[in-house]
Amino acid sequence: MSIVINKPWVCTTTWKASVRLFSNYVRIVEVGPRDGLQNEKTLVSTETKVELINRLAACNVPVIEATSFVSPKWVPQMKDHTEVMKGIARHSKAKYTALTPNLQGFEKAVEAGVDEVAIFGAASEAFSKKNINCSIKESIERFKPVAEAAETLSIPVRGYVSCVLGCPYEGVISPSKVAYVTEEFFEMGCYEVSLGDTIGVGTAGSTKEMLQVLLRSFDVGKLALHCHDTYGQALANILTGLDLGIRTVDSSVSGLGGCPYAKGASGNVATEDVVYMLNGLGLESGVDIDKLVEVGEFISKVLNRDNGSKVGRAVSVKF
Ligand SMILES: CC(C)(COP(=O)([O-])OP(=O)([O-])OC[C@H]1O[C@@H](n2cnc3c(N)ncnc32)[C@H](O)[C@@H]1OP(=O)([O-])[O-])[C@@H](O)C(=O)NCCC(=O)NCCSC(=O)C[C@@](C)(O)CC(=O)[O-]
Repeated sequence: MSIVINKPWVCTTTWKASVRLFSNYVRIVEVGPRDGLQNEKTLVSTETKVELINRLAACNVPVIEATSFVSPKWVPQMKDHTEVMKGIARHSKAKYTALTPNLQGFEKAVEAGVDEVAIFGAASEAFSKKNINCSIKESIERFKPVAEAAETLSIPVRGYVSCVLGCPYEGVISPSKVAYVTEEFFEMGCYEVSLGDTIGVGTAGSTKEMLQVLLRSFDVGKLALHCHDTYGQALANILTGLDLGIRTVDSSVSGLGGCPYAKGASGNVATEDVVYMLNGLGLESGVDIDKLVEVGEFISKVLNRDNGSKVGRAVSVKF
């Protein structure tokens, strides 16, 4: 089978081999409206959130994490979750998801009309305590009823594991801890587990090592990468994952965000930068990069912040 690579100057022999082995399609999970906006110091209006989500859907982004049904005492930025979900003009091809830390959040999310939900744990005990106020084991017990309720309603559940390459409180995290939580999530019925480099400390080397351990036990098609770009390594780490067969990548338009419980962590890798890299590799995401750059400019202006996407900045100066 011959593969058409539209940018031959980036297509190495390794790439040709990996593209042949794995699908040409990479699914983008846009987390900007949730992971991005949960970290904004000033509250973003519901109208802006809804407009951002609608604009992202118009770029053909297949999955949009729209909000989270967490405690407003913990993350007040997401307290308008129901209004956001109900305000969206549903795009027929987009799926709208939300974080649900417990049954209380799950029930509200279902009522608000989410297509799927995500539970979120951590490979680090300290981070688990700071983020969701319980140990890893307790969190798994708390997620089980969410997964059961979701199964009854045929709502897909995604699992997040935070701190897969390092923790702001514990430092280096061993891949076996990541594998433990991942396994629990799959046993609970998660269709996919997203591996979060929450503070962006990972490198291509540590990403490869961690993934190689996980791939001994789990199907690559059920794993996603969620890389923050604090140390500027996110694209390299994603490329490493793609080479190993990862085909779902989380990202955030204009690199919005951070994590309220990981001080100093910068936003996710920018969606524009990921799509640009995928285009250069001849991999398809279906996302309209020109429209996406406009969305990145739009939200950066509204939030009065620098556009965190290098591609976005480079293209915008040409406008
Ligand atoms: C998990 C809890 C709720 C435990 O928080 P808790 O305080 O231990 O919970 P609780 O059960 O004792 O309840 C305390 C109060 O919160 C209320 N409550 C309880 N649950 C809910 C709910 N769902 N919705 C609304 N209210 C809720 C509950 O009703 C009660 O209200 P009160 O009686 O005091 O008036 C809390 O710690 C929490 O909400 N944490 C969320 C933190 C968060 O959102 N972090 C950011 C997202 S994770 C992330 O960004 C990482 C990720 C996913 O992107 C991947 C990566 O980058 O690594």
